[in-house]
Amino acid sequence: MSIFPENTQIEEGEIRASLLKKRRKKQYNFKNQFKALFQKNFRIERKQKKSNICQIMIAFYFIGLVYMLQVIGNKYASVKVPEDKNPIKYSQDFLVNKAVPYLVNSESEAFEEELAPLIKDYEYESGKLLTDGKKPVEKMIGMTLEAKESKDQMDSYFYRSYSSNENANYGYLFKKVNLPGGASQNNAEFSIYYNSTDANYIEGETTPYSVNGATMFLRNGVNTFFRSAFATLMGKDHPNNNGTHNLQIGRKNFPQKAGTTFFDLVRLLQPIYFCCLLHIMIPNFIRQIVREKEHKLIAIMSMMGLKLKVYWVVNYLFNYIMFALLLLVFYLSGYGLKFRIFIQNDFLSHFLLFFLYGNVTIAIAFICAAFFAKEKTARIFSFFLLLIIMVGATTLFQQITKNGDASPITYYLLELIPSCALFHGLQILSDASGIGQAGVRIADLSLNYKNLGSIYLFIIVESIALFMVAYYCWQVLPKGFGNRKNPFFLFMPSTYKKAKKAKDIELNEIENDNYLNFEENKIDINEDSRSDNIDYLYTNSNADEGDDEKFLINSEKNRVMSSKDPIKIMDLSKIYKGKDNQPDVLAVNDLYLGIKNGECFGLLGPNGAGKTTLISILSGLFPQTSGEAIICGYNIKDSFSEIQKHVGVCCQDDRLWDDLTGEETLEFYGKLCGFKGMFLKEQVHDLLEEIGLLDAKNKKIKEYSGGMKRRISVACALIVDPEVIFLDEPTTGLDPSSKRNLWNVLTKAKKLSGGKSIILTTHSMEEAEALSDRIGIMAKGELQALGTSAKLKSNFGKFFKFSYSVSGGEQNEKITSEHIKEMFPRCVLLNSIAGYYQFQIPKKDVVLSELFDNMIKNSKKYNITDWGISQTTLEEVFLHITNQAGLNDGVNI
Ligand SMILES: Nc1ncnc2c1ncn2[C@@H]1O[C@H](COP(=O)(O)OP(=O)(O)OP(=O)(O)O)[C@@H](O)[C@H]1O
Repeated sequence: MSIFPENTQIEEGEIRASLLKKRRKKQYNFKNQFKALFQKNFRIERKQKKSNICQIMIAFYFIGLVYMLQVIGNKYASVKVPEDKNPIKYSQDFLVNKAVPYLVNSESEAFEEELAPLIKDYEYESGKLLTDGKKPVEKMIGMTLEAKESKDQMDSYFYRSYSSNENANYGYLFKKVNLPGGASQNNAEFSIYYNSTDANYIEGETTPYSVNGATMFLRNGVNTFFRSAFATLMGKDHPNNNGTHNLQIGRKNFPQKAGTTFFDLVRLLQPIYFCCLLHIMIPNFIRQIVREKEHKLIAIMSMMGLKLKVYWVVNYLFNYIMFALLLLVFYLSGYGLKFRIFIQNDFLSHFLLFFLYGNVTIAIAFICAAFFAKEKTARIFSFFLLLIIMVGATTLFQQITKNGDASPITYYLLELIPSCALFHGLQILSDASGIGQAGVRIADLSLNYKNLGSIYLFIIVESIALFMVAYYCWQVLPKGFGNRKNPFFLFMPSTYKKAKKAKDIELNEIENDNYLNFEENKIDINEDSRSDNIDYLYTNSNADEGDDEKFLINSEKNRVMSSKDPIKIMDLSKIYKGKDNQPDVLAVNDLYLGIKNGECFGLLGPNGAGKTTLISILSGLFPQTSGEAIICGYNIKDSFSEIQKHVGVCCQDDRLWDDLTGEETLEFYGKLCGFKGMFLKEQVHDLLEEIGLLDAKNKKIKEYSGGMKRRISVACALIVDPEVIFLDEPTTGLDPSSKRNLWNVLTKAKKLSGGKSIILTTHSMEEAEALSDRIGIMAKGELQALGTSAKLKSNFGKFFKFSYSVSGGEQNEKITSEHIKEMFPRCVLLNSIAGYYQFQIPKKDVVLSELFDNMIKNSKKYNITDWGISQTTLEEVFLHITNQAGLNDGVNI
């Protein structure tokens, strides 16, 4: 009798005709995979829009916070300044100003007469006259000189200057100027004055006004100018020129309008705040990758053929888009609130800094993600990392450079820490955007250590270096799948050799051998897969029914060595290294096995027998310790990227994205191998229908029940129509009806597209019998038995079970059981309860026709109401074998 319910009988015509008709060539190329992955990520991000919006809006909160601090600073840390039109004592102080200098000789009329023409010369031949060692002074001071006639003129100039925000913040006082041939002394005495008010608010304006390092710079320039001017004026050979010119530096209040002295909190805080903001996405970037790593989603995608370089490119782009959105909000709010750092500096100057730094944040996230296996740990760590970057790096930079006298080497060393480079860049932008500052001009970029140009260069080089470190970390650290490389792999010649395809090796090796023809080895998929012709193992090996299982397993070894099966496992072993003083575990031990085209191989075994380990090795999750396996002609040792194009995997646990729907999940895997358009749609639709999830196709996976998730996981393995399928306990958690439905799907899939080779692990004997052409029973990492279900039962089941129910009380029960013992002297009573008896009888003692006759004749006499005889079940064979093997978990060695 068929194990399938009537309505699920397999009809050849039911096989998905569309797939057979329209089978497409799979194209695992960069473009297809990029599109598939990008769309998948986009779908997930779109569904997480609330948390994403929150993340991005952080930029707005940051700017808002800085703005609030500014308002608070203005309100509580500002001082009202009364109007003072004329604080300068004209009688004492005479000023030369940067923009409109005032020049008066206090002691000699001749000064004006003689110095003024000279200054005109300066304007004419500036470079010549005012060269201060290496640099032309006029470039530093950029002044034009103009004498003021009176006190009123000078005061009104300064007053106007402040009102209109002109740069009238430097002055020169000439106390004594001795001119050639005039006065008794031969030296010039002058003082430099600059504004004593650090930061003034001009009424009605929000921008602060301050004196900063540029003042000193300018002052030196002016000083040099006058020194040169006097020296030239007096002439090198002049008798009165003894070359001494006294310089005094002092401060003077300039005239000012009523306003408010401002404490510039923003300029102080914005570098550190913005530095934090630009790192704020790092925890998110790390979490996303570690989440996919923890739930083994990267592993399953890679098992299903995803090229890892596509994964990283798409991740990079996605993270960059998130970063760009953050920047967008940052800019919108920054410009909206008129932050001078945005307005006063050239757009490109800050945009380049932020844009380039995005790469650093992504590279840092890639590196960190390589170190974590759990999302939770990664989350905690990433906040610590932020703290270190925010407080540690910026404080370190500030402390070391606060006096402004740090050497270029100190700056360069600090900027080797990327966040210090960013912080320095922000400081430069911030300083250049004070009132009266010209801002950073992109045309002025240079590689000077205090120029943004050198910072861009640092960031570019650092991001390239960090990406290289990330690549290295992902190669040598455990990533939950694939082979880990030796930490010195970069120096090993084998790294640079192109791996020879196992296919070529295989064919060359086999050519000389006497191997069975591939077609011979192929199971006829049009016949009932459970028919006797499938017992090739026994036929090929000439094994008789009475041969022991060791012989059968050895015959499989000989057969595999010379076969061209799509799955060939040869001498495969896996040892897990024991941790914390635990012994090593031998999970798979010298296994030989071959799976033919069109064959479903059922792998049974107790918990810990090594089934999952075997499937994991074959699907590339981790490497074997020794031995090899050839899948579709490629060796698992070095050709996994090729193997993955031929394999579909359903792992023991469901590896699905909670936020995708069932349909989207299948579409993703279909697109990964290049299926598209109507073909993909039909494929997904048919498969969803077959697994009974068509109605739930638009539900998110997180809304699926355990059984529904399991069905989608199996469908993922089938969607790409692979030649080889690994199914690790595919029906765990399914209700009986769904289970049978899935069996139906798998039976059909096995026959599709010229046949597939399937390895199925299960704990359900019923399932193994329903689906498997051959069954292997594994224990302690070794195959203990191998054959079809029927052969296993006949080989290992040496007894019948005979049971009956009897009425008429204890006396009659006793008489009946004595009668049975007379008939079968070697029978053993297994059970007796309330008139129900079960005996085990050696098969050799039973002649079925005689037993039937006897029962028909005597059932009335002994009051037997019901009786029956049954063969050994597969479960009994399983228990027998595993008990023999001494059960259970892998072998400690
Ligand atoms: N990552 C691991 N590290 C160390 N030992 C492991 C690891 N995975 C499995 N083992 C051990 O290897 C042996 C085989 O485990 P495996 O998961 O392959 O068994 P299984 O047959 O699939 O069991 P089950 O039926 O319970 O899924 C067990 O003893 C197990 O403890």
